[in-house]
Amino acid sequence: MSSKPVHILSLSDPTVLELQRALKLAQNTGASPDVIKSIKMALELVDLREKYTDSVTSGETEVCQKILAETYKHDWKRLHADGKIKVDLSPVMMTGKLEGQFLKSMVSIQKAKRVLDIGMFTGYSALSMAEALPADGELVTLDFDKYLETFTGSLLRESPHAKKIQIFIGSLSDYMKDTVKAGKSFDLIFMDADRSYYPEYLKIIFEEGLLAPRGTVLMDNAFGYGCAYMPSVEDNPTRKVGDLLMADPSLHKVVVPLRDGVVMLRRKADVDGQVPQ
Ligand SMILES: C[S@@+](CC[C@H](N)C(=O)[O-])C[C@H]1O[C@@H](n2cnc3c(N)ncnc32)[C@H](O)[C@@H]1O
Repeated sequence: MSSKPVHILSLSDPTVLELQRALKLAQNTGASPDVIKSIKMALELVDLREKYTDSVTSGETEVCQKILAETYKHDWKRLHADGKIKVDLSPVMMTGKLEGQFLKSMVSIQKAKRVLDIGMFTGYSALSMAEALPADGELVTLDFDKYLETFTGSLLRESPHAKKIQIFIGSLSDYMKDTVKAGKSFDLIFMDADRSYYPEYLKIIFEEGLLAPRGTVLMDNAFGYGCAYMPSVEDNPTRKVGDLLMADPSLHKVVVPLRDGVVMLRRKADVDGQVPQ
C-alpha cells in the first residue's frame, strides 16, 4: 500500500458518484456485458485523467507534502466530538497539489506582494501561495479555530517561507473591515471558508477596497460538489453566490473547472483591452 495519502476530489464529483451507481445498477439488473464494460471504461477514464494531471503538474515542496500527510494522520473526528474544534474538519478540505500549484502560478502571474488566504485549515493553500511571493511579500491567512493556530503554526514554521506568513484567528469580517480602515489592501485574495458569508466578504473586497487596484480574487468550491447546478438541490449558499456574481456587470468572471471549481474574479475595467487609435 502507498504511504502517500489519496487526495483526489473527483471521487466526490456527482458525475463520478452517478457513474458508480449506474455500474452497480447495471451489474445487479443483468445489463449486457457491453454496457457494464462501457461504464467501467468511463470510470477508468476519470482515473487516468487524474493520474495524467498529477504527473504533468509540478511537484509540491517537502513541507507541503508534510502538511498533506500530517493532516491525513490527524484524528479530526475525535477533536470535533470532544469539542476541541468548531467545525467538522476533514483532510479533503485541503486544496492539495493541483490547486496549490495553480494558486502558486496565480500569485506569480499577478506579481502579487500581498496575499490574503481566507480559510487556513492546515495551511496548504497559504504555504503554496507564500512560496511564490518575493522575499518582502506578505501573506495573511485567516481562520476562526483557535486549535489550528498551534497545529498549523508549527507545520508552517518548518518552511523557509514562513517569515512571509501571518496567521490571524478570529472574526474574518472584522479582520477585513479593520484592514480596509487601516488603508491596506491585497493583490490576490483566495476564498476557501464558509460560503454563506461570501456576499458580505465580496462587498468588503470590491466595494470597500480590500482588493488592490488590478487585483484578483479566486474563490474555491464554485460547484459546491454539484449544489451549484444540480436541479434536484434546493436553494443553497453556493448557488446564491453564483447568482450574485451573474447579476454583477462590474466583474469579469471565469469558472475554472479545476477540482470542485475555482471562480476567478477581476474588476471588468481591468480586463477590458483597448482599441489601437
Ligand atoms: C476548506 S477549509 C480551508 C482549506 C485550506 N484553504 C487548505 O488549502 O487547506 C475551510 C476553513 O475555513 C474555516 N472556517 C469555516 N467557517 C469559518 C468562519 N465562519 N470564519 C472563519 N473561518 C471559518 C474552517 O475552520 C476551515 O479551517
